[in-house]
Amino acid sequence: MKSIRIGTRNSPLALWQANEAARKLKSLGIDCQIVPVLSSGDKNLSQPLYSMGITGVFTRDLDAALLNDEIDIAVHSLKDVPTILPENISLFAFLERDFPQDVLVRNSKSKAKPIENLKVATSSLRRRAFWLKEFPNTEFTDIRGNVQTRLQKIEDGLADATIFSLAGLKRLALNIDYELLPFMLNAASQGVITIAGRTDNQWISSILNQINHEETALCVQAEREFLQTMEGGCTAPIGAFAEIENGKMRLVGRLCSIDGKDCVETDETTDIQYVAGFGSRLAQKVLENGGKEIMDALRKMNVGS
Ligand SMILES: NCc1[nH]cc(CCC(=O)O)c1CC(=O)O
Repeated sequence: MKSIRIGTRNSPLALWQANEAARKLKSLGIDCQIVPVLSSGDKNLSQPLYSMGITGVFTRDLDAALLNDEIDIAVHSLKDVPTILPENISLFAFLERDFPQDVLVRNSKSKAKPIENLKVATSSLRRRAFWLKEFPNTEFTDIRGNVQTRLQKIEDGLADATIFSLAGLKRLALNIDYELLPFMLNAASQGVITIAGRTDNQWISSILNQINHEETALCVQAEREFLQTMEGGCTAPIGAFAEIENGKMRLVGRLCSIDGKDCVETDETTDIQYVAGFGSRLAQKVLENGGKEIMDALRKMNVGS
């Protein structure tokens, strides 16, 4: 049987995730190889990306490589995958979620500072708004780059602390101190690795089906439904977390204004046989209970979109 070409971005986190997918495939006796994919500037496509319906900044190069038949599958952090996929791209597998949480990492000088006095480096609207809900007087600064770069930047004094996805930290096996933040709510799909393929590729679809984690798939379906119904194409401070226990799914969703002053939250449980539509139903409730005004204000500020 032919070997599966696994496309991935080139960062240490992306490569770890691609290797995790490779380990799963190898355990089925399937041969595979990792193919780091260059950025879109380097590619020769017959059609421009936008005409192929490709949007996500983190995923578009891999979408293009899939459609160009340079790779057979693409491994992504699901959190970075837009809720609307390009034509002929499908998410065929979701790996079991390990850590959905956000965590705080301080630089060595700020270990003893009261949490409400920390200057925090994060460019995430969600992390800023949810943090402000708890600690309204916090000062923030933007930060970009991979995990190692960000750690260096706070150590160099850019800010006292920064916020990471725990899943990302664990995958990189960095031995650093972190604090869980129980007042934060994760982004939809945080901590979940997904594997995409071409929708018309049955060979790949049937293989990936064997490594799909059913419960995780159901949870992220609800979280992404919630996100999609809330946003309608605009980037907003939205969190969503679903979990399954004893045949029931609990979904917690939250929308906040940019300053964290206005938040609408929902928290409901349903039997898993009724999961289809659950996420959008809860999002609809949030919109009807003050969420619509928050979203309108966000759109006026031109956030995201
Ligand atoms: N947008 C960045 C991003 N996308 C996925 C991860 C980590 C893995 C995950 O949370 O699924 C991160 C880093 C972070 O948020 O700290």
